[in-house]
Amino acid sequence: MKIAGATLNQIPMDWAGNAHNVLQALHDADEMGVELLCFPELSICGYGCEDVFLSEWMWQKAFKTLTEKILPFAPKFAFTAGLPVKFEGKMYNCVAFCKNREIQYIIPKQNLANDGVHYEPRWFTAWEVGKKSEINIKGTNILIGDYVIDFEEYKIGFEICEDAWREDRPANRLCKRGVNLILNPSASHFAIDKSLSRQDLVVSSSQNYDCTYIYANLLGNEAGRMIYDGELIIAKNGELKFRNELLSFRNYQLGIWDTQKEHSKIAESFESKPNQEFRKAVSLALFDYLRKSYSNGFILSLSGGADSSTSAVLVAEMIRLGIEELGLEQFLKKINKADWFETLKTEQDCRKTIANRLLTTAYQSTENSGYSTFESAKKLANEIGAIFYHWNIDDEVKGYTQKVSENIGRKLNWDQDDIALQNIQARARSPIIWILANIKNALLLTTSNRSEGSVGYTTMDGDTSGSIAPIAAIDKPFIIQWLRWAENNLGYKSLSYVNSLQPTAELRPEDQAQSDETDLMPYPLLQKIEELAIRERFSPVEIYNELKTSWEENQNILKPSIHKFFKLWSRNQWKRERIAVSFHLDDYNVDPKTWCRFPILSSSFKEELEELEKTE
Ligand SMILES: Nc1ncnc2c1ncn2[C@@H]1O[C@H](COP(=O)(O)OP(=O)(O)OC[C@H]2O[C@@H]([n+]3cccc(C(=O)O)c3)[C@H](O)[C@@H]2O)[C@@H](O)[C@H]1O
Ligand SMILES: Nc1ncnc2c1ncn2[C@@H]1O[C@H](COP(=O)(O)OP(=O)(O)OP(=O)(O)O)[C@@H](O)[C@H]1O
Ligand SMILES: NC(=O)CC[C@H](N)C(=O)O
Repeated sequence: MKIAGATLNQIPMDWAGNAHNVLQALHDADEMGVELLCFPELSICGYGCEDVFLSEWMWQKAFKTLTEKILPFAPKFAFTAGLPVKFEGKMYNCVAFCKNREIQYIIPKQNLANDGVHYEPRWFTAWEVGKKSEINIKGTNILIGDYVIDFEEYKIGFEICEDAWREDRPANRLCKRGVNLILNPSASHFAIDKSLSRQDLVVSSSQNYDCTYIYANLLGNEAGRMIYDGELIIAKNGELKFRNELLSFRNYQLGIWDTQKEHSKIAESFESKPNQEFRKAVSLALFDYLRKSYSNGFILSLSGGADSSTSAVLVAEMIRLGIEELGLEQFLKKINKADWFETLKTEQDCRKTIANRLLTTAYQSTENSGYSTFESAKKLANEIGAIFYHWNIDDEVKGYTQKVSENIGRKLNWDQDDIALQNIQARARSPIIWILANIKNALLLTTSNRSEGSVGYTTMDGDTSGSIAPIAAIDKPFIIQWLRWAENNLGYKSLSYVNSLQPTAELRPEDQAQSDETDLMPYPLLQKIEELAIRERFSPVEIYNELKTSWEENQNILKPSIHKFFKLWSRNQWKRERIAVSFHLDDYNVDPKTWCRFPILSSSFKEELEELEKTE
């Protein structure tokens, strides 16, 4: 028998599009003789519907989509699809088990995801273990609850995503009820290196519960922030039987395993490659964001420094990976540019032409900009094929500062007005670059990274200004090493320029030799403190105790750096509240709309920092 999982790239409440993807996957599976197929969690409506889950009409629409738009046109074999269902006044996150074009069972989730980026209890109620009932929806009675399902030689049980990540999980009980096949429809967000833990979970579950385990995750940037890897994993009795290529640019993928071919080749295990994962995940996230927002491309203020160069390379990689996987015609169709195909199809390598149409960059110099950053920006834009403009913004900066000087009765100067004079340069770059975004109806990329976000080392409405922030969830040390890797492994020779530069805002006069690390602290230390403070939730003293041995030679900067981090972290929560839409990439991030909430006004760790000062 052929059993399968399918991954889907859905859009919240795109009823027709989502149903279309489901039906296409079902028909492909039918052609290949599949008899049972598991789709991901909440696959009919999308996982990221947010507070729309609270609306009465929404779950009914999802039900209607399944019963009227999918089932009448579906093959007759068994499949499972995810949707919300309201029962006895409460909303449940459910899976519908369908066969012969009918819903035979509805199985609700027992453990809701409520950590990190997940907020499920806001919308759903957890189903009581063992509760079995019946629901009448539009005149049809359907079994709802903690059922196991007889299917051919299998007894099927369900774990819906988070269900499997808990110690007290359904599988503990399902195996005692004779279940030998567990289906896991998931919406498990991407984080670098996380796929290995999913594989371990599936393989060890199949061993511990003496069963076949099918895991199907959502795919792509579904709703803006979260990216799904699109895993399809099948394991039996501790052996990995199938796993697919992750982070696909397709609308759906199938993962099929023939149970008769017991001893067929065991699937390749997942190998952790953080640089590749980062490259693929952000490229896919940009691709989905571009096409789902019907935008015409990206605009980027390209300084030649690490952050904006990374953003430019990621757009180029989006084009490369998209064409490699989909082919030119499909790639263009998916980004709503099918009309480009006729002229591009004869080009030997049309990637540069596409980059020229999709990515517009501008170097916006001031009197404090260096020639090396200009060279770095220009060379990279040329290598990628992006449009590259260069203009000087000193007139705009002078216009603003002169007006203020005339009114306050003194000239602004670096001794008294350092922050104001820095920020006006960053801010003067924003209105002009937005003109390009508006002319083209394109997305303005903002280049903040997580290290800058933590300490607010960025000018509000200056370099923070933009539509999306593709690298806001990753730290600066990662970016610096990634660019070196990209130079050597992705063939961007021009990155040798940026890879020889020291990170600098270039906002102060050259003789002040500004660098990020002298303004802040060494980036590796900032990263370590951030990890302990934010991910591990340590206090200032706990961080000091943790680091004082490993940072022994830097004792003189350790305490002041911890102090500085907590002060800047607290003062700049309001900036993080206003960060452009960003993708979740690492196992934690500082975006208050996904992973990390913190008060906008607080004591700024006053007593905790006093304690730090007293600590030996
Ligand atoms: N709690 C609160 N809620 C709401 N607003 C609050 C606030 N506290 C201060 N503010 C406001 O924030 C303002 C200060 O914020 P802001 O104007 O952004 O400026 P600020 O954070 O003081 O300075 C920007 C820093 O970022 C650095 N920077 C800027 C640009 C680029 C780069 C680079 O790496 O390339 C680095 C620059 O060197 C400087 O150290 C205050 O004037 C006040 O209006
Ligand atoms: N001369 C410039 N021309 C165009 N954009 C600039 C210029 N200087 C700064 N910017 C914009 O401001 C952003 C913030 O600057 P920041 O210094 O943090 O990043 P970076 O220059 O890309 O990298 P690095 O910090 O490693 O120098 C840049 O990424 C870029 O978008
Ligand atoms: N949708 C879910 O239940 C996801 C939760 C789970 N902890 C994961 O990250 O995969």
